[in-house]
Amino acid sequence: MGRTFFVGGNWKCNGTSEEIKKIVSTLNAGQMPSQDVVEVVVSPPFVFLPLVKNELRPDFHVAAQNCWVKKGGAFTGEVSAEMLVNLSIPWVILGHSERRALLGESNEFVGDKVAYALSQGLKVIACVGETLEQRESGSTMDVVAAQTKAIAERVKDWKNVVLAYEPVWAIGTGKVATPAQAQEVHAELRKWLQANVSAEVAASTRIIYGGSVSGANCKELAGQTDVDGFLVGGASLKPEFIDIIKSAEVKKSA
Ligand SMILES: O=C(CO)COP(=O)(O)O
Repeated sequence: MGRTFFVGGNWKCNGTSEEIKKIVSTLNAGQMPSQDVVEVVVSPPFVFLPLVKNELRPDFHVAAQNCWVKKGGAFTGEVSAEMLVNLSIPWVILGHSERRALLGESNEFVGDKVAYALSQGLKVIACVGETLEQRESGSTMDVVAAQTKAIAERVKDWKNVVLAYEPVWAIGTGKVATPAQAQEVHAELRKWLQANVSAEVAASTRIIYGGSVSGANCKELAGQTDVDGFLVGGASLKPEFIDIIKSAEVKKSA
């Protein structure tokens, strides 16, 4: 089953409106592979979503970086899935490790968020990944399986889910996972989906890698069988994001 290469740009809590406009115009001018080769989604902070949605080329899509766990209402400071749908924002990133670690989002809470967002018609980039301590103690697979299980227990239809494997030790550190390390976890995650969800979901779900992806390391990572794309942080704010998008060509010619 074909898994279209997926490249997400997570802009995190960065940018002024001037800087955001500049990034968008760089992307708009980029020569990119067609949509059947690569799906591109960029994720600005909430306040810039309308601006980016209006100015970004139509073959690229936008994602929010979070949304509330259930229907909106008296939840000060939150943004609901319904609001994103109302603004025609198609995607949302959920369970990013920065939110898990800094804001205390548990596996269950992330699972609930994924289920609610999907129920409202959003597509979800769901993030999993182990810390350095967990990797060094040999519990990487247990950690990412438990994170994925909390999602799988709440989600029936995986059609609108992209799973992002983002080892915490590789995020913003310049310490990218080796292609072999990424491939190993991606293959294990696919096996987990096969055993615990279905063979069909395992074959069709995109598992993307995030953590210090750059223009320099993307091609080798993209060449791995079970790496179906990237979730890019720092480099997605720079023109090299275009080179990362182009690494989808590696897959096409594989
Ligand atoms: O957290 C990430 C994407 O969600 C990765 O961030 P960096 O690419 O800056 O390491």
